[in-house]
Amino acid sequence: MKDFWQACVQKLEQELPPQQISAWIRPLVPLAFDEDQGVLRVSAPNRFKLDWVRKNFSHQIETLASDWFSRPVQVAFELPPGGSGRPAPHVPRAGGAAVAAGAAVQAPTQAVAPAAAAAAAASAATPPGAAAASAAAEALHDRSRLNAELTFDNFVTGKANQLARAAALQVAENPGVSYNPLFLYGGVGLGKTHLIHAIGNSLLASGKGARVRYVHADQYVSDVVKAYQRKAFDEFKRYYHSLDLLLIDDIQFFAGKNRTQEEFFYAFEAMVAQRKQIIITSDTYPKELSNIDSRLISRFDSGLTVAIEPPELEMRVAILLRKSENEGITMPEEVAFFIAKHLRSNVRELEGALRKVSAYARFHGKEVLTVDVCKEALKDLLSVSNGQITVENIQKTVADYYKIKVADMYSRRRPANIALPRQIAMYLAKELTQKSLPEIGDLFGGRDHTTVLHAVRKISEARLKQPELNHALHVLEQTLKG
Ligand SMILES: Nc1ncnc2c1ncn2[C@@H]1O[C@H](COP(=O)(O)OP(=O)(O)OP(=O)(O)O)[C@@H](O)[C@H]1O
Repeated sequence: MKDFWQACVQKLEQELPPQQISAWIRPLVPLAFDEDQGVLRVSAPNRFKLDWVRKNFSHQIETLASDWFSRPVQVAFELPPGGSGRPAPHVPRAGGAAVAAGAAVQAPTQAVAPAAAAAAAASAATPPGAAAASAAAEALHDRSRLNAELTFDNFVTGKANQLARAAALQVAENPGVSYNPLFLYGGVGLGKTHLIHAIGNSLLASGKGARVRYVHADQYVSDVVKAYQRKAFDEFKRYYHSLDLLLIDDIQFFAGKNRTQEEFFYAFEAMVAQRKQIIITSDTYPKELSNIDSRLISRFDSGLTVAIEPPELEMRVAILLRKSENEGITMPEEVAFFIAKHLRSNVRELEGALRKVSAYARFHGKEVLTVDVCKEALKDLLSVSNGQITVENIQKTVADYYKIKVADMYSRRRPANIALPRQIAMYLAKELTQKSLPEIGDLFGGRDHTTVLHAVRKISEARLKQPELNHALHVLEQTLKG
């Protein structure tokens, strides 16, 4: 069991970014393997982490366990026996209404869980003093959905992001009074999410007991839908309007969601009027957002709008050196320069390269990272940057052809005008690159390999029957092959 867990974590380390490993995988504790039932029991430190790992990692862990034990294995996540998952007492809200914090955690509309109530719950349930204060802080942190690993300290600064970072620091120090809203925009993988988590973490760390909430726009949309189904809009409103800092990521996903936009408009007005801070990220600047109500767009533009640009060479080198140091990898500067010169698009890509290089070096017993080791380890990535067809190329070409955003290739949205181009891009990725189905799934926003397989089959069959589709595919193939 112990051996399995060690091997499992090692394997996951090769597949996931280090932040995900330390935030989600390391806190897990394997409890037991039930031979009769084929059930692996694993404990997660709290309800939030439990829900998250169950949703995002159970499939990977089950596959590894099934391989290891040579039989189908199911993973059962549970809270630790003592229960630091904090069962929920009913706590009176400031306004008098009683809200069950724990119920809110289980309920899909967990958005209605008031952070203040959680903090009050924690302090009410623990003896006074330092323990109570730290439990309250922990509760606030859990409710905030912030990733504690994303901080200002480990955010590398350069020309490309210095303005954004300065604005973020300013807002973290004076929330609600300097720039409201703060609107950060830029391409994929450039650090927008990192920066807004850093603001939230910094405000929480200041110990003012602020109610902070990070929410991805997609999650907000689904919270609105749930509130709608449950006729729980009052509760929904009360929760969002009660926050001190709302961090909302990838607002472009509000496009065409009228009810969501309306709710967000009210939350926005209420929060700004009370000098509560709102921070928004997007893949483009406000006026360029499509299918978003113009009154919202003008609100977005009413504070400070700052771009994050792709990092320049020196910054890419600095990022590689810093990240390798954090991972305990010794990377000579010439190696960092070599990688940075070849991989130019974004920080996420650099992180991926670093992971590949270190996994390759470990596997082949290379103790010193050299340019040659990197060339070998990054063969695929480097050929891509030398003009070969890449999944990124395909996504961009297909998005341009169908006049949708590249971001829609990774998004969870499923309207037909997006779903079909996305499936076409997956099909072309399988046809024109060496990537495996799981790798393609990852590059399309972490989708399962079965989704990719379904797309590949569907498009190959459809092109035989639909001349128009066949033509479109032909044009795309020619464009990509140059
Ligand atoms: N300046 C930086 N210093 C250190 N790490 C960074 C920096 N910028 C980005 N990263 C890291 O790169 C990865 C991608 O960044 P992030 O998720 O914040 O991008 P994003 O702009 O939100 O992209 P998307 O639009 O795809 O959501 C993260 O792991 C983040 O920690």
